[in-house]
Formats: sequence, C-alpha cells, structure tokens
Amino acid sequence: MRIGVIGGGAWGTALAQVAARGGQPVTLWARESEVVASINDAHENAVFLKGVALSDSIRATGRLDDLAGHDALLVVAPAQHVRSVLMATPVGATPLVLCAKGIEAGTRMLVGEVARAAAPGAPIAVLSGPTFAHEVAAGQPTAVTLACEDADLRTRLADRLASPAFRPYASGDVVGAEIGGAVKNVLAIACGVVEGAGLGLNARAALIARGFAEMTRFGLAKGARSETLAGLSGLGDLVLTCSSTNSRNFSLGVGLGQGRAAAELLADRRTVAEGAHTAPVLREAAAEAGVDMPVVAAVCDLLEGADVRAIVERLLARPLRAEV
Ligand SMILES: NC(=O)c1ccc[n+]([C@@H]2O[C@H](COP(=O)([O-])OP(=O)(O)OC[C@H]3O[C@@H](n4cnc5c(N)ncnc54)[C@H](O)[C@@H]3O)[C@@H](O)[C@H]2O)c1
Ligand SMILES: O=P(O)(O)OC[C@H](O)CO
Repeated sequence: MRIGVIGGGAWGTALAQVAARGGQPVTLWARESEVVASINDAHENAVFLKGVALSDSIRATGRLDDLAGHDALLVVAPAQHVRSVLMATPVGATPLVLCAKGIEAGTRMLVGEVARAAAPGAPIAVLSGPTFAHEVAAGQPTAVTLACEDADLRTRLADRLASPAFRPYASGDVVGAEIGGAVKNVLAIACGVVEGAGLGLNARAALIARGFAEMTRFGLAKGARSETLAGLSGLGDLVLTCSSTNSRNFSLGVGLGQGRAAAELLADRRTVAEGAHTAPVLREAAAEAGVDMPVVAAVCDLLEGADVRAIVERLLARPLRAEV
C-alpha cells in the first residue's frame, strides 16, 4: 500500500516516518518550500520536527499533484485547512485517513464531514489517540484508534501502519474517534489554565473528569459510542494532553492562566493549537445539540479575554448537581 501524507507539520512528518519503516517509499506534501528542502536534502524537518533523523525513503514535494496514484492518503493539515487542501488534491477514490483534530469554523463540520464534502468518492478512516509527534517519530511505544466503517480497509490500513512500537486499535466508530480528539484540545487549554493560575492538582483532576463528562455528553448527542470516548482517542488523549507542557494546547492554557492575552500567545507562532480554533465552534455545536459544556464555554471566554479569577468563580458557583 503506497502511502502519501498531506501536511508537513510535526504530526504529518512523524506519520510519514511511521509509514516509511522498513524503507517503504512515502510521499509527503508540505506547504513550505523550506520543509520540502529540509526533508529532501537533510532528511530532517528542521521547521516542525527538529532533531529527528527521517527515513531517506520519505520524499517531500510541494506539489499536491504528486499525491496522485497512491493507495492511501494520510490527511494531516490543521482542521481549518483540510477542506482547501483536499479540494486541490487529486483524491478520486483513494482512501483518506484523517489525522487532524478539530471542527471546521463556520460549518461546524467534523473533519470527516469536511472530507466527504471535499472528496466525495473517497472512503474515510480516522487515526487518533495520545500521540506526541516527537515520541512517535523517535519510535517510542504508542497506541492509537484507527476507525473506519469498512472492516476490510480498516484491517489493511492497520496492517500497513502497525509496528511493535505503533499499535492501531480497530474501531468502527468514526464519529466517536473524531469527537474525542477535537474536544480534548479545548479541555487541555482549560487544564493549562489551572496550571498557569496555580489552582492545584486536585482542580486539574476534577477538570479532567468533568471535562470528560462534557466530551461524553456531546459525543453521545452526536452519535458516538461511549466505549470510543473512554478509549485511546478520547480519554487516553485527554489524559496525555492535560498533563504536559509538550502539548501546545496545554501550554496555551498555561499562558492564559498566567494572565497573558490569547492574541499575544498565538501571534507569530508557526505551530497550531487546535483547541483555540475548535473552542468557539464547539460552543456553537453544543448549543445547537442542547448539550451543557461549561468548561468549553469558560475556555471560549478566556480566549476572548475574560479574567481568569472571574471565570473560575463562575464555574465554582454553579449549582450542586448529581455526578451522572
Ligand atoms: N503535533 C502532534 O503531536 C500531533 C499529534 C496528533 C495530531 N495532531 C494534529 O495534526 C494536525 C496537524 O498538526 P501538526 O502538529 O502536524 O502541525 P504543526 O503545528 O507542526 O505545523 C503547522 C502546520 O500547519 C500547516 N498550515 C499552516 N497554514 C496552512 C494553510 N493555510 N493551509 C494548509 N496548511 C497550513 C503548516 O504547513 C504545518 O504543516 C492538527 O490537527 C493536530 O491537532 C498533532
Ligand atoms: O500539542 P497538542 O496539544 O496539539 O497535542 C498533540 C496531540 O494531539 C496529542 O495527542
């Protein structure tokens, strides 16, 4: 199965490395000419994944047309750019493995819905889970959810990408796998705020648990299965991203918790903190679905400049209620 990768950020590069194990040829499309040059000339992505020696069977290109004729394409552009990139890619009936985590602003579509609209002939799979790109690229043990409704395609993709250190767990729940990854980014910002504001480890654990309750309510309303939400792509990724400054979303939250403005924290960065884009559209989607998501609403307010103490007081003043 010849693999192409759309997106030369940290995660696209790490996944190209996964797909290239054993010297298998992989084509990686990157938007930045310096990324293409760095990968082809130095076998390193010095812009987005510095310090990792990449397989020389990865060939980078700046032309989306070079992805024609592959057997599967891993889609690893940030969620807000998936539509425009897929519209410019010769996808046809090539299976798409969606690896971005987010919800499209404006349309409130999950990335899978965006992909179906932009590439209507392509079968869809979702790869998601607790996966810091540096660890995956370094071959450290990692497990992911690989969701696809077509069991045969799911098995072929899993067999192609699996190695002893990279274990895909099969699922038929595409929506569930997507929702876990999208929502956890917003909750990671909230946990970062707790850290930045010095509110303590009890508060962070409470936020992870109550955030997971929000993810579950929203996921079930959108047709996800609770087992998926409690698995690698949901709870697993939530725990990872809510506990480390290696997470861009958590780090953004730390800055907000220290009283810095979102605009300042997001200015000039080349890497993506998906939760900042997902939070407002998730708030809209939750309202549309009639789902209460107070932590998500708090993150939106903080991104819009609300005072941290006032938001914490508001959350703590909510009426007492049953846990389930
Ligand atoms: N980094 C990780 O550890 C990791 C792990 C799992 C999933 N993800 C997800 O993968 C997706 C990509 O993240 P990343 O970490 O690889 O990116 P990154 O932060 O390393 O790099 C930013 C990426 O955004 C791209 N970009 C910027 N503007 C663009 C535009 N107008 N059109 C198309 N692309 C544009 C850049 O080319 C680059 O590939 C995100 O949805 C992220 O949540 C990341
Ligand atoms: O750095 P973050 O917060 O985008 O998290 C990266 C991955 O999604 C972790 O699974």
